[in-house]
Amino acid sequence: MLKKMACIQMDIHFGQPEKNYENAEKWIHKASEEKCDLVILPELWTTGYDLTRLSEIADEEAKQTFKFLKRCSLTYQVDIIGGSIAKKTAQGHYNTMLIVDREGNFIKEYSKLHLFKLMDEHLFLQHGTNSGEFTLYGESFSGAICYDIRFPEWIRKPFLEGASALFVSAEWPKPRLSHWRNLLIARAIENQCYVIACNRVGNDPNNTFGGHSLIIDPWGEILAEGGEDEGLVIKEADFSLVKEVRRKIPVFSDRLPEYY
Ligand SMILES: NC(=O)CCC(=O)C(=O)O
Repeated sequence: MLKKMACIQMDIHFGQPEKNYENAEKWIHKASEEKCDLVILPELWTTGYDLTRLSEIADEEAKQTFKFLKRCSLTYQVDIIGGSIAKKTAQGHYNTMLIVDREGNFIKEYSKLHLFKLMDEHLFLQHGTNSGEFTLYGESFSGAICYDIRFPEWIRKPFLEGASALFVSAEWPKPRLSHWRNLLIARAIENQCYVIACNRVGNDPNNTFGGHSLIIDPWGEILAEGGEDEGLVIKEADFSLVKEVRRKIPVFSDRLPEYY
């Protein structure tokens, strides 16, 4: 099965959701003109890291964003990994990924598990509790949000159950771009899966973000990579390659978990 993937490597207006909805829609439209099947948005794309103003700008129960994603998926006929957004709930604020299919169906919601202290997340956000696993095209996939990719033992779980792609939304700063690239390549090789990873570009008051969104195949080869400007990073993923790689090097059946 061949599916055309697009990372929407966009800039984010700090704390200005309406401008960000408008920009995201522009790029979703462009991806549909390029006949992409699926698009993925970056982390916290509606607000950026404007964490001190979350009570004002976070999306109440993610209602506005879900409505937006549903409308865009139907209008532009694409499946959308809706990056992550700041979600306001009675229990606090979460950094939450939303996924909808091209018929506007809600597929999955998961909240970032590992909060990144270097960007003050632990002061303003609650961590999630569920897995990033979801099903699309009859395939099992998983989502991860930025810092989550540094935890291979958590990322591994859905791949032990047969997942074939990891979708990552990020606001990864430029000074650690080599970590971004190396961690994502390692996650692809060790899990013998596609990695489709979308990072934002531009600046906020505290950081410059690195872009370099990546589409990596199950051999760990980079199929497409963005630069440091806004734009789409597009490539087809052939999910039959996952089975081929796992047949050649049967890492999953060679595991000896009784020793781990
Ligand atoms: N937004 C994030 O989670 C950033 C993670 C990061 O920069 C890292 O080095 O890890």
